[in-house]
Amino acid sequence: MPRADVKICGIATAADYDVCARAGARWIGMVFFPKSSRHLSLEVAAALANHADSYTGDRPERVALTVDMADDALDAVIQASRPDYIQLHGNETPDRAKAIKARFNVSIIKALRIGTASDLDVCSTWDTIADWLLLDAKSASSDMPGGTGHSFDWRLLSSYKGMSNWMLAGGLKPDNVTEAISMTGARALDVSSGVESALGKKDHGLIRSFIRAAEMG
Ligand SMILES: O=C(O)c1ccccc1N[C@@H]1O[C@H](COP(=O)(O)O)[C@@H](O)[C@H]1O
Repeated sequence: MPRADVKICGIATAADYDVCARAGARWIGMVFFPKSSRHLSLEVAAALANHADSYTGDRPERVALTVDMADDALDAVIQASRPDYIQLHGNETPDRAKAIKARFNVSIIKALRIGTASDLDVCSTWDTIADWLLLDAKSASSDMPGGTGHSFDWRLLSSYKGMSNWMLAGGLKPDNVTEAISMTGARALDVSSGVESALGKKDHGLIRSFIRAAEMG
């Protein structure tokens, strides 16, 4: 079984970054959403970006996670965190994503919430706009559109033939990585709660175990 690449979302400290980089994460995510316990201030984000830039050689790409963010706030987030990708985790439309891409010259990860097979129908409309799709569970909370540790029915993806760049998210943890890959064929995985010891606190042992499991497939 080939390996899956990993995005560790919601890092908060330089030590979190170091563990992700050394364990081989392909992406790290910084959350800019004040209702989340993983929300970063611009100051912390800038310090993390400087820390990341001090690495030479291979290092994870940076993702700034936002939810229906307006241009002024996006501008500040991009200046502070200097991301490779903006993750759009709200109700952004394809036109909004196109405008963000054009204005800020960043790649786009678009999160789509999957509850039933018909939720996958919209994927094709993103084919030429999103660099990656992120297929996440539908959140039961109106306050938190993601990062709640809930998964969706992975059987919905068994015959998914959408764009080639997509990652699976929602309720992943070291113990279910192998099953998730074999049921869905995902070549990329995104995780937050499943590698935490408490809300917003990344567990370095769980990060290593998650990435190791993804490498084994
Ligand atoms: O992580 C957050 O706090 C968050 C806030 C708002 C929108 C999305 C968020 N996280 C994303 O959701 C996936 C799945 O999370 P989990 O593994 O089920 O906890 C996460 O990887 C982020 O991309």
